[in-house]
Amino acid sequence: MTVLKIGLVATSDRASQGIYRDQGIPALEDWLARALATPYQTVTRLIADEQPQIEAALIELIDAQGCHLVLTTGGTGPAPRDVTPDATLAVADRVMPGFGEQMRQVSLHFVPTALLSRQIGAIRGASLILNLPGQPKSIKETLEGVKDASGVTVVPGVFAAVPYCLELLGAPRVDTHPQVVAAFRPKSASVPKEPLA
Ligand SMILES: Nc1ncnc2c1ncn2[C@@H]1O[C@H](COP(=O)(O)OP(=O)(O)OP(=O)(O)O)[C@@H](O)[C@H]1O
Ligand SMILES: Nc1nc2c(c(=O)[nH]1)N[C@H]1C(S)=C(S)[C@@H](COP(=O)(O)O)O[C@H]1N2
Repeated sequence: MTVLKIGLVATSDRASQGIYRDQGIPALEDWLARALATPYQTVTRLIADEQPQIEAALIELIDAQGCHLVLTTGGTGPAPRDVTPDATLAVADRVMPGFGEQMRQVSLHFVPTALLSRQIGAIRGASLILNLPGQPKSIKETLEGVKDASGVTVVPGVFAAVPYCLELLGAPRVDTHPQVVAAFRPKSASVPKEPLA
């Protein structure tokens, strides 16, 4: 049985030079451990904000390592060295605009500067790439969404749509813990397809 493989990429000049400790990959690992109910493996990369290096990492994770999903963190803003969305676009076959739109929508509930993120979702081959902002707290915020004081989801995070998206791309089935994030699948998705007469 194929196990879901997830690439985790932190792009940070200072963390990659050891000026501060990388918190991006640990935050991604922690969130996935809380959210996913089905088995998965991760492959991690910590790199500088250099477009050729980011492109090479994305290509390697998808084409050589076989990652079904790649989550990046960092480098999505307007500063000259923020180039993660540009690297993602350069290696992508198709853009999935809804992911960027929804992440900015969710993030506006946390920070007014949410609209400064150029984060995108894109497909390379049969793999999904999602850019998350660099602030480690934004990983939970964008993936999980906005909840009220009693834990009820008010604005869904983008991960609610990831399992069905991955399924449409031919990846293994992903189940989530609904108290963290409830994966949504259209009812028609669970109806077995009738063979054509
Ligand atoms: N991998 C990381 N680990 C810990 N904190 C991070 C990381 N990446 C980003 N941050 C924090 O989030 C902020 C915004 O992230 P952004 O990607 O814009 O980084 P930056 O300001 O260009 O700096 P750098 O690339 O040196 O991390 C950073 O200034 C830093 O405080
Ligand atoms: N959920 C969430 N989204 C967020 C933020 C945040 O703290 N939480 N920070 C914003 C800020 S301040 C910036 S500049 C942009 C780009 O951030 P990046 O360059 O760290 O990727 O993301 C925005 N999106």
